[in-house]
Amino acid sequence: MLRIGVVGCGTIGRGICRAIDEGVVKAELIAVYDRNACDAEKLRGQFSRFSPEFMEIAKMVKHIDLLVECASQEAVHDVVPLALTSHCDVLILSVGALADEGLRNRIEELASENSCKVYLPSGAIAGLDGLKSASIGEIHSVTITTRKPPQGLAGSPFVVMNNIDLDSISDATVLFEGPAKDAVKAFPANVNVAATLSVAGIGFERTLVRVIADPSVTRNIHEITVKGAFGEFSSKVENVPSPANPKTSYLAQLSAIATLKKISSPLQVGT
Ligand SMILES: NC(=O)C1=CN([C@@H]2O[C@H](COP(=O)(O)OP(=O)(O)OC[C@H]3O[C@@H](n4cnc5c(N)ncnc54)[C@H](O)[C@@H]3O)[C@@H](O)[C@H]2O)C=CC1
Ligand SMILES: O=C([O-])CC(=O)C(=O)O
Repeated sequence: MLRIGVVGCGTIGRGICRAIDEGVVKAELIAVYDRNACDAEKLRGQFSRFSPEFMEIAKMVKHIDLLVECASQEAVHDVVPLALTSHCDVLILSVGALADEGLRNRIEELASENSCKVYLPSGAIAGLDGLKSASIGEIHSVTITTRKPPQGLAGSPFVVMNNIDLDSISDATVLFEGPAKDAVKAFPANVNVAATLSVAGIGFERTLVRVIADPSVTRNIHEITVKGAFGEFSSKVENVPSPANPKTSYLAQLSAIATLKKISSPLQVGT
């Protein structure tokens, strides 16, 4: 059975661990790690089938087949190359880290040299299947508009560096418009989905991102438009935010669980 280690015991990490423990994903939960050891310790006691050990990454990678990163972009730099070098597959949630071309190339090279897979779940968006098919032909444009309640954008480098008072926003306000490579640095905990779109489609320079703070919404809304030789499509997801972390949509967690389910199942459905 697939042996999994989870790095990041926050909103998504907890959901993934629960899904493994409940048998939704046919795998063994071997180890967990969080830089906040208290969060990891609290989580460890919550399972009925598994008793994952709290393990530093260097030890974890010796005991698992697949490392799940659901921590932060910084963690991708620290743990993913190490996991691949140790012949572990990886599933990455903090996909924005891959805007760093050096890191992206290194991850691809290490995965290839060590015969490992790197999985990027769809996250809180719909339409990656269509984009992947369409990108076999010519793509003209990919845009994503992300609309969140202002407090869902709190703490992002863009908001902090520009001294934006989110409480004073009374109408929908476009805070950012630009390429995905800049968007994922400006809003590292909000637009990882734009990074996943970039990897699946036309890259971080050409994928365009608009971030709107909108006090009239209670959901995290992602609208995607893709145009190309195939024609065009749009998708819109109105996501329920996770109660524990309003920046993160519930669908993001479900998407990671669905990817793990696919990995651990003989049946593969969809593009
Ligand atoms: N790909 C996608 O579509 C989506 C990606 N995300 C990203 O997934 C990641 C997890 O999201 P949530 O669970 O909502 O976040 P969270 O903030 O609830 O939990 C993150 C946990 O990771 C830990 N952590 C952070 N950096 C770490 C490091 N360097 N080493 C070890 N532990 C570390 C924190 O202490 C925290 O317990 C975030 O980076 C988030 O931005 C979130 C939503 C959608
Ligand atoms: O969960 C969401 O709505 C999307 C998100 O935070 C991200 O992609 O980083």
